[in-house]
Amino acid sequence: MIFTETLFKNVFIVDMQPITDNRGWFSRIYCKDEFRQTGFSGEWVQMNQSFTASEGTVRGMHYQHPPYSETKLVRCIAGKVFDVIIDLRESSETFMQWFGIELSAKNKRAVLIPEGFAHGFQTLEPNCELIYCHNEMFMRGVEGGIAYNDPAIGISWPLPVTEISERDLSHPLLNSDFKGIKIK
Ligand SMILES: Cc1cn([C@H]2C[C@H](O)[C@@H](COP(=O)(O)OP(=O)(O)O[C@H]3O[C@@H](C)C(=O)[C@@H](O)[C@H]3O)O2)c(=O)[nH]c1=O
Repeated sequence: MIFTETLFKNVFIVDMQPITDNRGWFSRIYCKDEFRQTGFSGEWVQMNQSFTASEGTVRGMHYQHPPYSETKLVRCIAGKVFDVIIDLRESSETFMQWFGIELSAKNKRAVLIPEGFAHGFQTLEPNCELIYCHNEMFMRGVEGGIAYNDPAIGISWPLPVTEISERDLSHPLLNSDFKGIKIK
């Protein structure tokens, strides 16, 4: 795998190095030893998969409150999405900045998102599937959310939003009281 650190400290784009033969290809998508170079040495305790039918759908922007902040490894295995993260780490040099990248079944890229980030995506095609690895369990009541259109962040979504959950429409807007997330 090839790890490329983004402008955000500890956020990595992970590219596969598939080994091809007459049958197709084979590739690692996670290796404890290789991932050490990113600084991540945790353990995946949950894997999730989502399917999104319509192009233009937004899911996000989600995080878990401390002490349940989580690292996520996100990969698109069908279709194409614009994947977005927001740096919520208190005292980070890139605090409140966002970053977006196209993930698709075709480019086979993944993003390693450390604790202290909100995550979301918009589908750029119908019938998109994502898989997630998490190093913390999902817990109701510890979920935090940031509005996909919060002017304090100003994410430029590539398409008009066609579908979004009630929950994602109800995230409160950030105000000056928000000082970020303390990570472990
Ligand atoms: C995230 C999650 C949801 N659920 C349940 C709650 C709800 O009934 C149903 C759908 O949940 P949501 O509406 O929160 O699904 P969704 O909006 O797709 O949530 C996901 O969004 C992306 C952007 C992420 O980063 C993920 O970590 C996750 O937060 O599944 C679980 O049982 N376990 C989980 O880990």
